Amino acid sequence: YEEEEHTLRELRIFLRDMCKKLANNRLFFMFTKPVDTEEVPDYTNIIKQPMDLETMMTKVDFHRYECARDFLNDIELICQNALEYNPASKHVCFRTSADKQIRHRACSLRDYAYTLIKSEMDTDFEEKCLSISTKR
Ligand SMILES: Cc1noc(C)c1-c1cc(NS(=O)(=O)c2ccccc2)cc(C(=O)O)c1
Repeated sequence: YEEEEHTLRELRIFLRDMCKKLANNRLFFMFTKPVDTEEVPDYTNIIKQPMDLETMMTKVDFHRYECARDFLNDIELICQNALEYNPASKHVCFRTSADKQIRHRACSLRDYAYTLIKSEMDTDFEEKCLSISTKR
């Protein structure tokens, strides 16, 4: 059991480092905080499960992630929300403006997070986390 706690502690240290790396990349600035409903009043009408990197950092501290897959699911949520709220289908004038840029950045965030985790995490470490996660 002590061994499991040690593994989850290592995972939290790793995921905090991932959060920091993503949040420090100025490309992803608009994903670092919850979307401000003052700035974007209709946001919560469209997006039912908001997510951002600061919230993810808090979730790490609250032991809400037991494996990298759960962490990547929230990255995926940030990306899907941005694509959903800023769709390509909006009136033609938005196609070339901030909407297009945020869609590109959302996709870069997802690809960058997957690549970073794949390159920095041992597969057997993730398997250990998954086995703990499924047992609990
Ligand atoms: C994210 C997001 N999803 O839909 C939209 C639309 C955005 C989004 C929201 C904001 N303004 S904000 O006050 O909610 C904010 C500022 C700084 C960090 C996080 C949020 C700015 C931008 C932008 O492109 O600069 C984009």
